[in-house]
Parts: sequence; structure tokens; C-alpha cells
Amino acid sequence: MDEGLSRRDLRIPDAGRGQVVGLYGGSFNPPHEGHLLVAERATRRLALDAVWWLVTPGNPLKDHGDLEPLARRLAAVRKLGAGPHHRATAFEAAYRVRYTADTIRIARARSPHLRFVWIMGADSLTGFHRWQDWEEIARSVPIAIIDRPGDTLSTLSSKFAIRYARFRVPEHEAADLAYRKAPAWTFLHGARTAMSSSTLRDLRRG
Ligand SMILES: Nc1ncnc2c1ncn2[C@@H]1O[C@H](COP(=O)(O)OP(=O)(O)OP(=O)(O)O)[C@@H](O)[C@H]1O
Ligand SMILES: O=C(O)c1ccc[n+]([C@@H]2O[C@H](COP(=O)([O-])O)[C@@H](O)[C@H]2O)c1
Repeated sequence: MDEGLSRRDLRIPDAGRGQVVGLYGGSFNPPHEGHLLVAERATRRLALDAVWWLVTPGNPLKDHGDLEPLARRLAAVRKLGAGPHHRATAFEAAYRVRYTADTIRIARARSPHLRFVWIMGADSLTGFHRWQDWEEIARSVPIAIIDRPGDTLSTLSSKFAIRYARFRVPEHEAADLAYRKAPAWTFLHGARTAMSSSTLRDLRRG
């Protein structure tokens, strides 16, 4: 599992005291311009100091049949060139965790001096209530959802959006999200791209 990964790859990144870090988890199999758009929009609109791209050893809800090795996906994320305040890490592999609830618990315990926001695309929110301990996640960190073609409506009628409707932060107050006590979430609109890893994999297969 950890083949080809260096100690740096497996370490939890750090940031200065009080800084706001966006946790952006994904399979990134492979990464693409849609991922960049998400990370950049989150950075700008949430006034993030850093984004940590958490390259998962394997999404617990996905089939891993065509999942590229972790080291290769991590290298590909770095190659995207997201910018100096972005860090790509595979620390979930080092801690032998797959579930985001565990990842967030570890990040918060190891870095109590930072503020975290969980970042995800609209399609992820649609099935968020199937994630392990999803309500614990909702109560532990603010969440930012970035719009994705085809998922706007299903997102806003998702179990999460309905249950936590009164904790939604208006988009024009998104820069404040990291300072709100969870549960707190916002939905960020803007330019969208339909790009997906599955499209790229299909193209590669020809
Ligand atoms: N084009 C996009 N617009 C908005 N969010 C996106 C986009 N592509 C991916 N995301 C989000 O980025 C995160 C990581 O996505 P992932 O690595 O699974 O890519 P994907 O393109 O959705 O992959 P696949 O096609 O294999 O399902 C998820 O939160 C997903 O919602
Ligand atoms: O914790 C869970 O139960 C869970 C279920 C599905 C997905 N996730 C996380 O969601 C992130 C996005 O996954 P993916 O495969 O859609 O890119 C990634 O960090 C996964 O580990 C987490």
C-alpha cells in the first residue's frame, strides 16, 4: 500500500498557528482541472491559508478495480501545480485510515492550532449520509460544497442539506465559514466544469 511513498508523503502537513486549512479529500484517479477549480474556488471564497489534498488510499464506498497506486496519484496531484499554499499528502495511509471521520479526528488532534474546513464537490454531498459517522463529521468541521454540473438540485435535496438546513451559511458570508462553530456549511456557485476522472479513464482506455 505504501510502496513508492516517502516519509514526506506520509506526514501530516503543518501551517502557522490560527491558519485556516481546507481539507480536500479525493481519489484523484487521475486528478484534473475540475479538482483545481474546486481547490482554487475554496481558497478564494473561504479565505483559506492552505489546502491539503488528501489522496485517499481508497474511497471506502468505491470499487478499487481501476484505482491507480497511491504514489502515482499523489505525484499526479503535485504535477497539477495548484500553487505554493497547496500540499498533497497520503497521511491517511500512514495512519491506516479510510474513513473521513477518522481523518478529521487525527488532523484535529495533531494540529489543534489550526482551523479546518472540509471541501467537497456537490456530487459527494448527495451521498454524504452514507459515509461512516457522517453526523460526527458535520458536527466537527465546517463544510464547503462546490457546485458541479448535474448535481446542484440533488445536493440541495440531500439528507445532509435537509437535516442541517438551518446551519447553512449564505454564500456571501463564506469567508467567515471557518470561524463558525460546526455544524456550518455553505454552497459555492461559480464557473463549473463537467470534467471527471472517469471521463479521463475512459479516454485513456480508448
Ligand atoms: N468537475 C468537478 N466539479 C466539482 N467538484 C468536483 C469535480 N470533479 C471532482 N470534484 C470533487 O472532487 C472530489 C474528488 O473527486 P474524485 O477524485 O472522485 O474525482 P471524480 O472526477 O469525481 O472521479 P470519478 O469520475 O472517478 O468518480 C470530490 O469531492 C468531487 O465531488
Ligand atoms: O468516510 C467515508 O465513509 C467516506 C465515504 C466516501 C468517500 N469518502 C471520502 O470522500 C473523499 C472523496 O472521495 P472520492 O473517491 O469521491 O474522490 C475522499 O477523501 C474519501 O475518502 C469518505
